[in-house]
Formats: sequence, C-alpha cells, structure tokens
Amino acid sequence: MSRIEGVLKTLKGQGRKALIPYITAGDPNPGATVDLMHTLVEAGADIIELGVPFSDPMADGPVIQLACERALAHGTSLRQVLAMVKEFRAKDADTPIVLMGYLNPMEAMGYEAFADAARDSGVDGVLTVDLPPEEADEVAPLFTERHLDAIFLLSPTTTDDRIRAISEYCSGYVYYVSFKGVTGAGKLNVEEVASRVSHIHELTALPVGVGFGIRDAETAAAVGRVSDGVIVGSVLVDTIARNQADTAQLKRALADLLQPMREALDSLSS
Ligand SMILES: O=P(O)(O)OC[C@@H](O)[C@@H](O)c1c[nH]c2ccccc12
Repeated sequence: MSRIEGVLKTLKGQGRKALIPYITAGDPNPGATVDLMHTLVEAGADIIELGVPFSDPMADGPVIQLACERALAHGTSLRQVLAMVKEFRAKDADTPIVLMGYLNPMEAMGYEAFADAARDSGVDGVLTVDLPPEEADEVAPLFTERHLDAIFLLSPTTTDDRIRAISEYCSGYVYYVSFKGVTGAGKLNVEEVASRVSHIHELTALPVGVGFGIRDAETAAAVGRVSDGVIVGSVLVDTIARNQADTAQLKRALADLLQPMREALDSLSS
C-alpha cells in the first residue's frame, strides 16, 4: 500500500477527511520551502501538494502564476524541487508528497529519469496537469511501476467513459476540479460538487479529493462533507505573497488559515 493510500485509508476508518494544501516549491524563495512544508503538517495537513514552478502554467490563475514567477526568478529547477522533498523526508517520514506540475520540465528530464529521481527523493505521487489522455496510459505506468501514485484531474465536463478509463491507471486518489476555469477563482457550487462527486464514487473505487475555490473553514467543511478530502491552493499562496518579507509571520499566517480548516473538517466526524 502506498503512503497516500495508507493515509487516506486511516482517515476513512476514522470518519475523517483529508486536508491537502498546495504550495509552489521555491516560493517565496527556495530556502523557505521545506520549512513551510513542515509548518503545513504542524497545522494539520494530511498530504502536501508541492507545485513544480513552470513558466507557462496555463491552468493557474494570477496568484499561482506569480508564485511560479517568484520561484523561477530564484532559479528553482525540478532537480531542486526533488532535493527539497528529500530534505523534507529527512524529518518527516509519514506525510505523503504529491508533486504537481506541467509536462515540460518532466519531459526535459526524461520521464523515466524523473520517475526514478522522484521515487529516490521520497515523492509519493505525481499529478501532471497537462498530460494528454492519449499519453496518460503510457506515462502513468512509469510512475506506478516505481510505486508512485499517478493522480489525475477530473473536471465537471469529464465523461463517464473517460472517468472509468482514468480510474484504470490512476491510483491514490482522483482530483475533482470543482469548476471549469483556472485556480484561484471563487465560483464554488457545493450542491453541484456534491452530485458530481457522488456520481464519480459510483464509477471508481478511488477516494475523491476536491479542489478549486476552497478558501476558508466554511468552504472546506462544505466540500469535505461530500468528498474524501479538500485541496487548498491559492488562498495559501496569496498568504505567502503577502508575508514574504517575514518568515515567522508567514508561518503563523499559514497556520492561522489551515488550523480552522482542520478543525472544521474534523468536526464533521463528531
Ligand atoms: O487555488 P485553489 O482554487 O485553492 O485550487 C487548488 C489548486 O490551486 C491546486 O491544486 C493547483 C495548483 N495548480 C494547479 C493546476 C491544475 C489543477 C490544480 C492546481
């Protein structure tokens, strides 16, 4: 069983929901990332989604685009991101890490070399935002052969056939994108998410995490009620942008955002 499956299974057994924060590696600077990852765990994260900065992140809104720019301005490379995961692992052997990124940097390294390096660094799963469906069943096995979970996005317009096909080569969890658009927008419709997620649960046995538009304890709880976990990105990344000058303050601000979400999610099970 992978570390991701293990964590999700334990949570399920406890009637709890996964809290999955996203940050961009190298933002606000490469030296800060590992420390921020530990801060996220202390504040209640179950799994960390670590973004690989990319120059043309087409699925991302302005907040995460700027985070990519900050990280790239410091020269953050895919190899450095993997080194950050390795450094994180030296102190935290339990929290799963999902690398989230665009194909280009992985392709440049070579998928196999990347998959080897990811495994050796202590990465648990890989989510490739722009992997075309036709190539997914070739690339995903490179990850799963190395016991890395291959995680895929489902959107409000994904057809049933496609959901079934994706769940064949996906492992760990599927990521349901709560609305069409880019990251950081705020058009979450909880009823619609609830009905889509319950439909997805009929088509796949995998846990379903939901992201896009979760910004506070209230939205986290509303989405947690109808899914297996929530992914929170832009609101955290925006907090990093606003507090980049003062690390201690930044860590407090991130914890102040995440802790109430953790409490709200856990109050669903009691
Ligand atoms: O930013 P939001 O609305 O909180 O949504 C999470 C999202 O940012 C994160 O999972 C993510 C970052 N980059 C992405 C690209 C595609 C899909 C998802 C993502």
